[in-house]
Amino acid sequence: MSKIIRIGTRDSELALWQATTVQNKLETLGYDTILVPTKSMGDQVLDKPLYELGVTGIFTKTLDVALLKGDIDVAVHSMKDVPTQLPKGIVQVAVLERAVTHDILVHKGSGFLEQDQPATIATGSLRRKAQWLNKYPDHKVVDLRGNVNTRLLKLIENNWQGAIFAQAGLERIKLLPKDAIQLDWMVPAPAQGAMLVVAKQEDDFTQQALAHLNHSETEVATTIEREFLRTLEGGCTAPIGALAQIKDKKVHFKGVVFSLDGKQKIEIKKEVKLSEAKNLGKACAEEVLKNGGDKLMQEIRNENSAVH
Ligand SMILES: NCc1[nH]cc(CCC(=O)O)c1CC(=O)O
Repeated sequence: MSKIIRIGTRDSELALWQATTVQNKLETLGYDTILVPTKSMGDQVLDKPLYELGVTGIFTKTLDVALLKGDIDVAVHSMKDVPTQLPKGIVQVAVLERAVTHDILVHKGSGFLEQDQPATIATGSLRRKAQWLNKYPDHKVVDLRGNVNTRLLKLIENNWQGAIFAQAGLERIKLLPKDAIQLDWMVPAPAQGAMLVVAKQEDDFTQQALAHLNHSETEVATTIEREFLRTLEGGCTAPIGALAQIKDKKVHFKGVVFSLDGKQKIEIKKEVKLSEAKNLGKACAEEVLKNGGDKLMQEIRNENSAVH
């Protein structure tokens, strides 16, 4: 094993934790590795909401370029940040075993939830905003950008009641407050809590090395969720959630699309045998499109392009 595997990653604390996890697993298998941290465009432009930047893959593009130029051998990503269509020449080589999938509310006292008082909640995610407003129509949702550490700091500095995070991210960097509230009613982003490793298509050595890290149940579940997203989205960012859970050789799937204001919601739930789950994501998305999702996605596209 003469080749050193160069592991590309963003330089946020969460990204570094994830890349180090991949590095440790490879080292345990006997591979030589080195970490190559890089700043992504998504980390540099912090003064605009993500969806206003008008491009998908803002967190992954810098690493894609480094990969294709030959500066790194693999890139480690939070899988939910990776566009469903990988760039030409880049392939998925491992999905690591998933952590907890759900979102949580970090707050400064949760009394406002029970008393149904007006409140301001921060999130940069269209999916979280729409679901929050669907459940709490009288609340205000404000935009919140930056890596996890930055967002926690902004919550402390601002006069908001709470902010929404993925539990997996806060756990990984050991910043999960004890009193954070699990939002088990909120459908997570497709592939939330999973890490994805990509490499160059022609790099057999690296692909073989990384294949050892793949967790097949997580791969199956995230593939279904991302197929659901890919079939619905048509290249735009929209409030879409999806979760596939595997239990007793069955896949339990839940997918949902909301209008941007959270008022409309089209949901699908399905349970199929694992052996029959191959096209589940696509089939569920097609059913959603038929049940009014088509019109809803068109409305979202129009509203998004009005912002740009
Ligand atoms: N969009 C940022 C992002 N990408 C992955 C995670 C956390 C880890 C994960 O969900 O896999 C986060 C932070 C968050 O959503 O709070």
